[in-house]
Amino acid sequence: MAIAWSEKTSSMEALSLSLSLPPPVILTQDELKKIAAYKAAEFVESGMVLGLGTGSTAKHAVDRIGELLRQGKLNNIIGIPTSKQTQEQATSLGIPLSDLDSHPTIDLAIDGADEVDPHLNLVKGRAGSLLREKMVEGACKKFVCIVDESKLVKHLGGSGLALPIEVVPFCWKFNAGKLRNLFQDSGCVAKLRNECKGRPFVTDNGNYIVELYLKREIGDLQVAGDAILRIAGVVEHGMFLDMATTVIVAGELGITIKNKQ
Ligand SMILES: O=C(CO)[C@H](O)[C@H](O)COP(=O)(O)O
Repeated sequence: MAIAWSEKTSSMEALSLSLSLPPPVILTQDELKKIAAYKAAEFVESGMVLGLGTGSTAKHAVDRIGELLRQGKLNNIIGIPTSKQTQEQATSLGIPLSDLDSHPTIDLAIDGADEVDPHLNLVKGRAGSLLREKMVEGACKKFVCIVDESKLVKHLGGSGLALPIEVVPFCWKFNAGKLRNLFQDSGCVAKLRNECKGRPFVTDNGNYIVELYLKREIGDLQVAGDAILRIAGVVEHGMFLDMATTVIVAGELGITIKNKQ
């Protein structure tokens, strides 16, 4: 459902833009991310246990939740962060935090994505937090994904960005080879994600990320995901299949809210 200008205006208010100004013609990608994040914060109610996502879009949502708590518009929130980075941000904002051990059921999680397909399947993990994100978002009653419209793809892998796979560091090249072989029909190239100067990127869990670049569409996503997870030493993959209950897309023409059928 495309939401018209009035809906977009209310998000603009949330961004504290003056209504007396004419609407800006072009919004930056970060402004669109912020609009989606602020809209998602409207789903938050006092007393909720909240999954707090990771990345530049989720960061806006966490900021907004912190602001609403400070203003007394929300209270009694418990946040479950999906990364050390989000944990630090939420702590600095005074959001009370806990974990899945103490709160195995989460009311609502809000997080970004790298790709969203027409069935609301996602690719996540460019910030490297896919394992904790999948654990937290897999434990929530409602998962609201927030994106700007550039993240919409016809099929997963369609943006040309890599599909991230978290692997144990032990013999990662061996596993990168296994992953490449699994997707050889899709023209797969497998590369280790580097932090800088050839130093591997290390996840919050002490693992590496192998990035799969696929030239052709993956057939059955569930079958592909299961095959990836059967490789010993693979910890998790970045496809979030059938997990998002709602996707909020902010674009130049307004906000679109897509709900799982
Ligand atoms: O999955 C993620 C982190 O692991 C992020 O949510 C995803 O990469 C989107 O990031 P951004 O909001 O910065 O575009």
